[in-house]
Amino acid sequence: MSTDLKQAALDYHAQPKPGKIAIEITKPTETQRDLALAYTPGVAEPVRAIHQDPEAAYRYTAKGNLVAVITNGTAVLGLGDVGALAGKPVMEGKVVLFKAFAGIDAFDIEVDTHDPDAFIDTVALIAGGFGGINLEDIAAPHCFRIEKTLRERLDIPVFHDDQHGTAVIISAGLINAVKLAGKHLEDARIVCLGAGAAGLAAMRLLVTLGARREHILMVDRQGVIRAGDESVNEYQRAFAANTDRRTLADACVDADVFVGVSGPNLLTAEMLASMAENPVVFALANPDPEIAPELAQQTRQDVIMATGRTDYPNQINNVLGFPYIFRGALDVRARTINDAMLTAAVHALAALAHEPVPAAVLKAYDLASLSFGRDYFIPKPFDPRLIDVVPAAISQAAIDSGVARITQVIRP
Ligand SMILES: NC(=O)C1=CN([C@@H]2O[C@H](COP(=O)(O)OP(=O)(O)OC[C@H]3O[C@@H](n4cnc5c(N)ncnc54)[C@H](OP(=O)(O)O)[C@@H]3O)[C@@H](O)[C@H]2O)C=CC1
Ligand SMILES: CC(=O)C(=O)O
Ligand SMILES: [Mg+2]
Repeated sequence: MSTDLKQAALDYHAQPKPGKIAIEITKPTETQRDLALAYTPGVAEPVRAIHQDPEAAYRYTAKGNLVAVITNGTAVLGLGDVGALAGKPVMEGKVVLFKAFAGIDAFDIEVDTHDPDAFIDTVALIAGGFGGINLEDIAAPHCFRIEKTLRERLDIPVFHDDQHGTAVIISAGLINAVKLAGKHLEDARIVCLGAGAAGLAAMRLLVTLGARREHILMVDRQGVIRAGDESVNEYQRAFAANTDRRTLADACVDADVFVGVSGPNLLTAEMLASMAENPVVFALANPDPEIAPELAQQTRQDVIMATGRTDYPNQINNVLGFPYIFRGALDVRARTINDAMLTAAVHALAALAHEPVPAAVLKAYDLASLSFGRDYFIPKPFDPRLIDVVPAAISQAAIDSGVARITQVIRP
């Protein structure tokens, strides 16, 4: 990142008010009567209604359109365990995106603990006031137990964005990128660098979409995750491969796809050079990808490339997922976000990239034209059609799979 952009980012966060969010009041608060309604004595009436019937909270409070963005700061972007407070700018950023792209109100909550049980209890105890819980930037492997336990304890959607949001966008992008490469997902040999939250969830979803588990090599700091390897954790075991390839360099030879959800500058030019023709490279570590797009292009003219960043073509980033997935879930008061809903989002996003691009997108990105191809195989975050297409697919999948509380969309 240039020094200019770094300073601009600090100024953006500091001026004119510190931070990126504030609270908005939705009711009149001008007169004695307004106060008597908003506060005591009037407020006692919705209290009594909710005491009698907790579902009334959707009618009388902000719950139905309110999401908690919760972190412990252990895997903030690709910056690692920077702590709960240092994660706050990212959490405020997610709150901004919930509101800007999907009209969802969100609070950021930073829970300062490394103890997964303390974290789970904290979230479970505050969850009732929210319509959904978006877990963010919680490192593997704790993130898996945290999400599973909270899903069992709560009757609102609990969604670890780095797992499932990322998995949805990777899958949508890969369906299209593999086609552009003239290949099929079922045949593609996939290397995934980073066997944590994003990597494991993405590979699991890709397998449900047709990728072959035996074609996937997962790689972490120890190298290729191999059957019989003692250091493999229970979540990685399903992807432990029977192979004599040991290093990332070994894994990349003749691979069709590289998915990086690890850290900066880990894929070398030599590794990329050893991949099969039309290599698909999703270098998704933030803010610095596994290989710089400039180096990738210099190395291979046939590379089909995406990053997680806004300033390059093909942004594979969960910003395309969580606002719309929650919108669709909240609209039908879904109890959870299940695989059917994730799959619906994948197909909606992949299909949208084939449609003509609206003028609003060209304007936002200062482009004269854009159409499906190597430089555009995933919709842009500023695409105004996303809010129509993705939530509708999610709501319908929630209704069809029986997890919606209401079967007619009510947008709070
Ligand atoms: N574009 C997008 O939308 C998204 C991008 N990401 C990016 O993906 C990365 C991982 O995020 P997440 O899965 O949530 O984090 P996790 O901490 O859950 O997982 C990170 C994984 O990457 C591995 N890893 C880290 N550094 C290296 C390295 N030098 N060599 C090999 N493996 C390494 C870790 O291994 P170990 O446990 O041994 O450290 C771990 O398995 C981040 O950079 C993040 O920004 C994440 C979500 C969304
Ligand atoms: C985009 C995102 O959620 C991450 O990099 O962690
Ligand atoms: Mg994240």
